[in-house]
Amino acid sequence: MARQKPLQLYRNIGIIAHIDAGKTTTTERILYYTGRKHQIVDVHDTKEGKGSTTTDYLEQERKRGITIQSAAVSAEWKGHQINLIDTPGHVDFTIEVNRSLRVLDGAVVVFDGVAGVEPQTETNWRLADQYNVPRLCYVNKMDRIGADFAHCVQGIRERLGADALLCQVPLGSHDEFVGMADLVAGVGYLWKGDDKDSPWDTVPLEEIPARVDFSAAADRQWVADLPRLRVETIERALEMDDAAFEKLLEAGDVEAFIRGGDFSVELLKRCIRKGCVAGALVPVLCGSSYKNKGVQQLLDAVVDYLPYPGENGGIAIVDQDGHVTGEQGVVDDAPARALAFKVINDPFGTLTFCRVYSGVIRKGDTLLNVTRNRKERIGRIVEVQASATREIEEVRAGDICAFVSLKETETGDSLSDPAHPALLERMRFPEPVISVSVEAKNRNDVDKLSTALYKMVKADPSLRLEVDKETGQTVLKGMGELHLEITIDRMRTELGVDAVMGKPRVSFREAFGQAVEHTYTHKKQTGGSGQFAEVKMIFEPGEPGSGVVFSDEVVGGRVPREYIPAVEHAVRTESREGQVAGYEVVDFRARLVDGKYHDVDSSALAFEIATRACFREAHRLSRPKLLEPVMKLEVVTEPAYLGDVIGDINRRRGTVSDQGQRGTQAYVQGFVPLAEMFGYINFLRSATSGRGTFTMEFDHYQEVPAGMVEKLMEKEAR
Ligand SMILES: Nc1nc2c(ncn2[C@@H]2O[C@H](COP(=O)(O)OP(=O)(O)OP(=O)(O)O)[C@@H](O)[C@H]2O)c(=O)[nH]1
Repeated sequence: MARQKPLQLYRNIGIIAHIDAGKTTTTERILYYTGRKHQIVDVHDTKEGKGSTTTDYLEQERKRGITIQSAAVSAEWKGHQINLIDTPGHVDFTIEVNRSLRVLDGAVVVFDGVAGVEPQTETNWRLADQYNVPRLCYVNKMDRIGADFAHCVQGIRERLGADALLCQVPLGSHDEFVGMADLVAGVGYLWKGDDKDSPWDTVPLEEIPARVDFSAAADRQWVADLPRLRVETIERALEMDDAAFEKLLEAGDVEAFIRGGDFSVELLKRCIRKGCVAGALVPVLCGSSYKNKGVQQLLDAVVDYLPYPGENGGIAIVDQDGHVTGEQGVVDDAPARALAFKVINDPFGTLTFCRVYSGVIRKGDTLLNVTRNRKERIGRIVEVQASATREIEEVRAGDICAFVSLKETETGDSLSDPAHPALLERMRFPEPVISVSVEAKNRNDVDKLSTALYKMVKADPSLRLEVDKETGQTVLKGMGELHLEITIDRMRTELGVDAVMGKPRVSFREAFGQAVEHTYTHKKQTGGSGQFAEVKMIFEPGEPGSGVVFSDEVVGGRVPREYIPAVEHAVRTESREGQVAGYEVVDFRARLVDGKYHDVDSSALAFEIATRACFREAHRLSRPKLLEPVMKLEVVTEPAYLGDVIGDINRRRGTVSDQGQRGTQAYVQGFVPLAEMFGYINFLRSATSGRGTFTMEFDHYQEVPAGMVEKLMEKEAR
């Protein structure tokens, strides 16, 4: 079957926000205005047994609709299909945002008009930069007391470094927030009420001063500035298109250009779209989702300015080492290729959410999971929708869908037509920085626990599962205390397995302190045949994030080629346990420069043993370092408590990088070692009479100061 709706009419977007900025409210309003709302209510009604005339089977399908909705929903707006992919706000889930961004074509960044740019918005903004995702900024909550559009726009420009293009300006704020000026269309919208279906008057820009009157001087100033702001917006937008800009230059200025007849709102929109898709500028909108103002205009902007699938390029094709080898565009007429970006377990099986980049995938097809080199048969395919699940026969380039009960595929994996395999660039996942031991609450649940943990890890690539060699305990690693707690909680609610966690521990690392050249000879004579191998190696510390790099620099066959893989393998496995305290050794270069062998007694095993010993001794000789994760912290509190909070950061071996005032609240930002941050919430509550809040996320690894190593290790052992 051919494509029914042209690709140009699709938008795969995410809503990005700091917690409480209003993502949920905005999404709900979007679903309401796109006509999906009553269907969601249907789902809840049936869940509670009201008015259900469906069979059990359908009942289950409806419940599954709710699961799907937690990952993505689709809505129709003016003939366009908008797929909204979920991106949670909490810092411990940067990973979720990360994996969604990989498959998004555009994003709406929601700001709280009072708080302005908040830390998580900043983090997610940088991620969106990494993935080149075009964005719109929506300044929400303009009806709140203290809402300050200017402050928010300034934050977008200065803290996020974005070229913010004012497309809308609020008319009034707080309880006088009555409408907005649309600088693109050159009109104002004045709402007649706060209800969802309240109509509005559309008036020419020039009439606005006569229609509104505000008590706040700042609000009056915005109205007075409207003509100037519109000119600025038009000028900046036309710069995005050479032909349009030339015409503007010919005309002399914006007013003459408009009078001259070459100007149209459509032309302006095309220029803004061009700039937005290229990431050169970011349109700024405003509204109050809660008071039902601005959401329809936001939807218009999504359609007008954010790219359709493939408009902004496709996805990189990489080799096994992650080096880019090509690009996969979004095309129908090509071998099938898709990327899995989310896996959810629900009581009816596994749902694997995929973004299709090229070709068509049909029910019953067999694809290759290129990441794992395993065949995967496509059973049922479900469409992402806000209402009950709808099975579909096929999905095509640009689509987002869920495959039911895939066996092999994990988040980040590539699926391809087996005849044309390609590895699509996966998301970059941060390394876990914290670990806890996990045990089944009930002794009979031991087996169930390991299956459940396996499922959780499969669905969330920022989790790791390990077995502690010394204690034999199962260890779960993640991004933060909350991340691990929520994982354990989800295991209970989603998979029915109760588990208890041990004390959280920091994931330390180790590094070479300096370059070392070292030779090790392994020689053993036991009766008949012996073992012999000698390696001479140079170990050098590398840049943070450079990983383990091995190079074979042996000349003249002094170590036969067939033994080189054994040497590399030994370096990699031995580096999992360093000589300071048994933590993974990271970021170094291992150069095999010379060696000796024996015709009869040498073997891969002998070289492996020699290399392992060489590594251990060299690491010890290099004055090895212990590295600890350092977190970026932001605390927001009433100004009276700021001094105590800063004093405490210093006591925790932290440093303050910035402090200041936002509205009535004071904030401080800094860096603090994770090892000092357990239970921070309790400190903050008592120090600020329960009024302070904080966000924290991993920033970098840093050497533990010499005097602290033993102290920390003692603390760990307890
Ligand atoms: N005054 C006002 N309140 C709003 C507005 N939008 C959302 N809120 C309120 O702000 C709070 C947080 O809104 P949510 O929509 O749940 O925010 P969220 O970003 O989804 O929050 P998380 O799900 O926790 O990340 C709720 O109490 C909302 O009612 C708005 O436009 N004006």
